Amino acid sequence: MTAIPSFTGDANPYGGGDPYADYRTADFPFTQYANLADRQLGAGVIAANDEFFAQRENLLVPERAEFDPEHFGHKGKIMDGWETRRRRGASAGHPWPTAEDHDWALVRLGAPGVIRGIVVDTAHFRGNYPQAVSVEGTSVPGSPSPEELLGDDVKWTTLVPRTPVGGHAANGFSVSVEQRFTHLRVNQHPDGGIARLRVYGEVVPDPEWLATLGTFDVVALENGGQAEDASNLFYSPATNTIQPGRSRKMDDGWETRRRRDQGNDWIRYRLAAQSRIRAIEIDTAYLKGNSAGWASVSVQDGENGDWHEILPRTRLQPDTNHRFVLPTPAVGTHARVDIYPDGGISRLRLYGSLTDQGTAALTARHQELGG
Ligand SMILES: NC(=O)NC(NC(N)=O)C(=O)[O-]
Repeated sequence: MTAIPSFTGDANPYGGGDPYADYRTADFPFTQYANLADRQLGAGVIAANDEFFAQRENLLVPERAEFDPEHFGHKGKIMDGWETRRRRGASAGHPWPTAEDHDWALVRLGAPGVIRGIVVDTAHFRGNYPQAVSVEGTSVPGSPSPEELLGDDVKWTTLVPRTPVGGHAANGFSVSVEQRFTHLRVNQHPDGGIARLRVYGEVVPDPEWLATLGTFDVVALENGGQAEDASNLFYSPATNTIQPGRSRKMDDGWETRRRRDQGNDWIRYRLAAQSRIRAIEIDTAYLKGNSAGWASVSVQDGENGDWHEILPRTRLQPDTNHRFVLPTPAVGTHARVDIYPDGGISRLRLYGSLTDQGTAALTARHQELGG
């Protein structure tokens, strides 16, 4: 497994200028996966034991944390993160918190899945970040309340053991627990502030839910689709094309750099499981002077299967949703969209159903992962 740099200790007090000038971060080997704690997927920080200085919901804000050195409120410095009060011991003789004292926040993942990496970002928490953090996961079906999640009957699995972290730093942790999780518990030991939380992993949908739906978008991130690879990600990620809902601005979609050759750009996807595709949507919303000029879609059945074109190279209009009904359903486990010559699309939808083989494979994986 790729060694990940760990950060510890204080950051220097803010001395003016760009607050990110001394920010500590690294390239993490798991960021090609989707963020399962993405609000766009429906994630939420549903409870915390304390949020005296700054609200828990800031953890999942998609934009990076900001810092205004002049911004103070009635309780102290306004911080862009989740920050708890300073803990005190029980007496003058022991004014310090105990080793067991810690603060916690409960996070509902937007889509249940297997977690490959977590980033606990302490941006701007220079002298008030947690001394250590730990992260646990559980799988509870339905929509449990915080009280239910805090019940003694809930089994929590350690994803990140209690580990010292650094201030004003992206503290990254690889996770290798082959289980499907629905909720996390993020612990600060003994107290402090965390700016952002990112939870990278693979969505593992509920096969019973998909079977009930019958026809659905088999490449959608929330249904277990995954953007595996792409020709270029210069302006925005390929995963954007399989996010829920329509894009609301240009960088909600996928946009490549301008090509200066005779080639074309593309994205390769893994579907929820082997599927039978009957209809396609390609949306170029908010891509106007840089919309893809043409697009084609192909499918592959099995990672070593041949590619078959199911939508021939077709002219696209800028800022338009295009719908195509396939003359005959197409079966595959992977799909690829080719755009010509470059530019972008905002969304790709592949409507169909799982084949019996696909349903069996997904059911087996769901069971293997403790679903
Ligand atoms: N300067 C501070 O940030 N102090 C306190 N935090 C806030 N947000 O005011 C603290 O206790 O860490």
